[in-house]
Amino acid sequence: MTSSPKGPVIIITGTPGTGKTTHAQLLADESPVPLKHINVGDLVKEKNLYETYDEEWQSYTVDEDKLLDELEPIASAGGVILDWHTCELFPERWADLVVVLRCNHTKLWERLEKRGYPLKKIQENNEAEIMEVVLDEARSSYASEIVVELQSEGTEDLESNVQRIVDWINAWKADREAGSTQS
Ligand SMILES: Nc1ncnc2c1ncn2[C@@H]1O[C@H](COP(=O)(O)OP(=O)(O)OP(=O)(O)O)[C@@H](O)[C@H]1O
Repeated sequence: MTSSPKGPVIIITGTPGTGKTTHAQLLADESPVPLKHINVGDLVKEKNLYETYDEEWQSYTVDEDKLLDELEPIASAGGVILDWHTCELFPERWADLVVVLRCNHTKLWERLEKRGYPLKKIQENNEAEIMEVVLDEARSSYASEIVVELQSEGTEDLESNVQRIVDWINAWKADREAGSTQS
């Protein structure tokens, strides 16, 4: 009796404003296997998985142990998209695919300005995008073959990115089905 393969764990990361949630929502709709979209930032707020809230930076200091305890059963069950602006906290064993979204810093600035972020938060995030902070973090936290960098400037990027990830999921599924029939 082959166990039904649990779905993949896909991490979608990138500087705030690069399009993680937009991609995650569309991917959850288009995926050929059920994928639960976890917006980690929202989860931290909903479940109080933070130590403090910094008014000036409008950001939460996450309680990493509490967050990992909350996410462990979700990630172990598989079939999930983890949408967060950082990824080094997640154990390497969780991830089947790590998508790092990129956006040119001028466009990113416009997006963050539209959100009404304080100027210094826009500047900090913009600088992080220019310095490729999240990309470096992903590359140093996961095997290079599972880290993919995708541009997220316009809606055509969004559609082609999601299609690429759907193609990856289909290949992932075929691999597992082939593996399970051999066992
Ligand atoms: N590929 C894209 N083409 C056009 N607009 C995009 C694209 N990706 C994101 N956007 C727009 O940029 C804004 C930010 O997108 P989104 O909220 O998905 O970013 P995020 O990375 O999840 O941000 P955060 O980490 O702060 O939650 C939204 O207005 C969204 O519509």
